[in-house]
Amino acid sequence: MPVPARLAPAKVNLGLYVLRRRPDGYHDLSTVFLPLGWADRLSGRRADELVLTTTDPGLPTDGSNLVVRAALALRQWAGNPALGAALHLEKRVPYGAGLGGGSSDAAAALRLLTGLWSLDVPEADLHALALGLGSDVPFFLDGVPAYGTGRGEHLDPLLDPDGQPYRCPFWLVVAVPDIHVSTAEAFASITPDDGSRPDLAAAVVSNDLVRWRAEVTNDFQGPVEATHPEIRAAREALLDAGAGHAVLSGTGAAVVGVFEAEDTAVEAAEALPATCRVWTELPEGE
Ligand SMILES: C[C@@](CO)(OP(=O)(O)O)[C@H](O)COP(=O)(O)OP(=O)(O)OC[C@H]1O[C@@H](n2ccc(N)nc2=O)[C@H](O)[C@@H]1O
Ligand SMILES: Nc1ncnc2c1ncn2[C@@H]1O[C@H](COP(=O)(O)OP(=O)(O)O)[C@@H](O)[C@H]1O
Repeated sequence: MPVPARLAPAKVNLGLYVLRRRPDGYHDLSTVFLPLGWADRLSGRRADELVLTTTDPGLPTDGSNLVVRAALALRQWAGNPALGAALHLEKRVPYGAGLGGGSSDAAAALRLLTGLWSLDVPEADLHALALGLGSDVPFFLDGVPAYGTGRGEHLDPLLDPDGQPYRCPFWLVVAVPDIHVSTAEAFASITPDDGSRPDLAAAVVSNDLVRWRAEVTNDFQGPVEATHPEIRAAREALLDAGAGHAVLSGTGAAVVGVFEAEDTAVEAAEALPATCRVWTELPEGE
């Protein structure tokens, strides 16, 4: 039975605090995940073997690709090594950029193959499989705005003060300088801060840009920009062009500029250095 292709959206982190290093080597975080309309697309059909093709010649298609890793993990869960699929990934989101594209592909593969292989996987098992693939992967199983803690896998839907799912009212311009930041190295380069940190979820849903500037911050931004001045330049270009706020996403190199007006956002996107990939996210409903 054919299953529909799945979009694998990117995310930005609206704020990211690194609270403490854990005995297992990971760090406890506090972050707000916001899905974007910028997305990869994963399609697939049943086949005798497990094969991945992709539009991006720079990406491996072997067991190091998160799509293949997801498929192998699900096949192992099912206990049926005969399960096969021909998968095709249209890669559109820059990777290794703090946008979680690879993690999102992995979550899309878990969902797509659950359908394709007609597996009845409890959500808790799917969540555990996702976390086994990466700290960011559980968020992408549902991909709705969420407040993340733990490694990022404890997820609470982000709700506005009326208890409704949060809708970001701003224009977001995402600038991705052509630089790769290693996630593991970025974690190794910072000192966690477990002190009294602001309530990030409350800060975001306030939609108060004064508060966003003070509280919707990213602990990686200082150290990462010190090593990569091109990232600071992109963020400052967004601010110079009129962003009410601009902040690093994840461990970078993507930065997100927050705009109250469409024309300022469009002009800012056009003014970014030609070396940046750029995405403009409309407020929901626009
Ligand atoms: C920092 C974040 C924020 O959303 O995003 P990116 O910048 O990668 O997009 C994520 O926590 C990244 O998640 P993900 O990319 O899935 O990381 P993983 O594969 O689980 O871990 C890669 C490495 O990062 C470090 N790591 C990751 C997550 C975490 N909570 N603590 C850590 O210390 C560990 O050194 C780990 O070996
Ligand atoms: N399907 C995939 N798409 C993108 N990257 C992948 C994929 N599979 C494995 N990777 C590897 O995972 C790394 C992290 O990718 P990604 O999740 O997009 O970035 P980030 O963790 O910075 O948000 C990439 O640098 C790449 O080496």
